[in-house]
Amino acid sequence: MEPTDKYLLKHKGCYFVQEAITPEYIDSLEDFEIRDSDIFLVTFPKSGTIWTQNILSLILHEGHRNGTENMDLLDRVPWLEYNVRNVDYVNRPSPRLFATHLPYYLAPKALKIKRGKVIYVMRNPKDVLVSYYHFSKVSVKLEEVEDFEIIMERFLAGKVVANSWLDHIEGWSTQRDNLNILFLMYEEMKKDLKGSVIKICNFLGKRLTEEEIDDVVDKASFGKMSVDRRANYTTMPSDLLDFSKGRFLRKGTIGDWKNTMTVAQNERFDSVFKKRIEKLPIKFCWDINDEL
Ligand SMILES: Nc1ncnc2c1ncn2[C@@H]1O[C@H](COP(=O)(O)OS(=O)(=O)O)[C@@H](OP(=O)(O)O)[C@H]1O
Repeated sequence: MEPTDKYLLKHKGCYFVQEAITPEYIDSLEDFEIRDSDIFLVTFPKSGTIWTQNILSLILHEGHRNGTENMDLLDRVPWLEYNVRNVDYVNRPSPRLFATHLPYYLAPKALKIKRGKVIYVMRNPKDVLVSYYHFSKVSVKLEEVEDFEIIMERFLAGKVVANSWLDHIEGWSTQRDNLNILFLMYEEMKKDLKGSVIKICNFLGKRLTEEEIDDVVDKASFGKMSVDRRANYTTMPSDLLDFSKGRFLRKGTIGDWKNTMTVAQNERFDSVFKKRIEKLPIKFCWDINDEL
C-alpha cells in the first residue's frame, strides 16, 4: 500500500509531512545562510531528536537548566524545514539551534563547506521503525496505519518521512569529511548519558561544571522529560498530536522492537537491510543488554 499524498509530500525524491511544508521552501533551504556558530541537530525521525534538543537547550541555556525559563523546545530548537511557529530565523540571536530530518543531499550548501556544527544522532532502525509506527497514530499529520506490516514495508522501501533510513545514515556518514560533525548513538546516550553530554559539550566548546553536567543529565532523563512540559510536546495543539492515542515519550528504551515485530517480520527486515547495515562503519546495538 503506497503512502497517500494527503499526508506525505514528495519533493526532489524525498518525503515530507505534507501540511507543514511547501516545495518552494524546501528549494530555498539549499541556500539557507549559515553562521559559524549555528548548531544543526540532524536525525532520521524517531532517533532521539527531542532528547538531544533538550540536552542542547540544557547545556546552552542556564535558564532552561535552572528552570527559570519556560521555553518550549520547539521554539528553542525549531525545525529547519518545518517552521510551524514562524520563527524569524534570520534575526535570531546566536548560537542558533536547529533540528532537521533533511537527507544530506538536500541540506544547506554552506554546511557542506564546514560552516556551522552538525550533531547527527542515530538509532537502531528496528526501534526507529516501531517508534515511527506508534507515533503515526499519535501524529494527526501522519497516516494512521493499524497494520504494522504495511508500515514496515514502507519503511524498508523508504516511503516514510525522510525516506530510507539507510540512505539517510549513508548520506551523512560518508560525507563526514566535508562537515563539522559529531555522531552520537541513541543507545550510547541511553547507556551512558553523562558521557554523551560531555561529548556534546566538548564538541561545542562549552565548559560546564561537574554539578551543571549532572543537572543536564538529570533533566534529560526519560523520567524527568516525561513530566517536563517544555520537553515532551504535551503543549502541542490537538490538531497536531492526539494524546488519546499515546505519548510522544513512549518507552524510551533499546530493543522494544522485539515487542512488536514477529520472528517472520524480523527476518524480512534483515533480508532487506542487513547486508547494507553491515557495510556501514557503525556498530548498532539491538538490545538493552548488548555491549556497545
Ligand atoms: N530522555 C529520553 N530517553 C530515552 N528516549 C527518549 C527520551 N526522550 C525521547 N525519547 C524517545 O525518542 C523517540 C522519539 O524520537 P524523536 O524525538 O526523534 O521523534 S521525532 O522524529 O522528533 O518525531 C521516542 O522513542 P520510543 O519511546 O521508542 O517511541 C521517545 O520515547
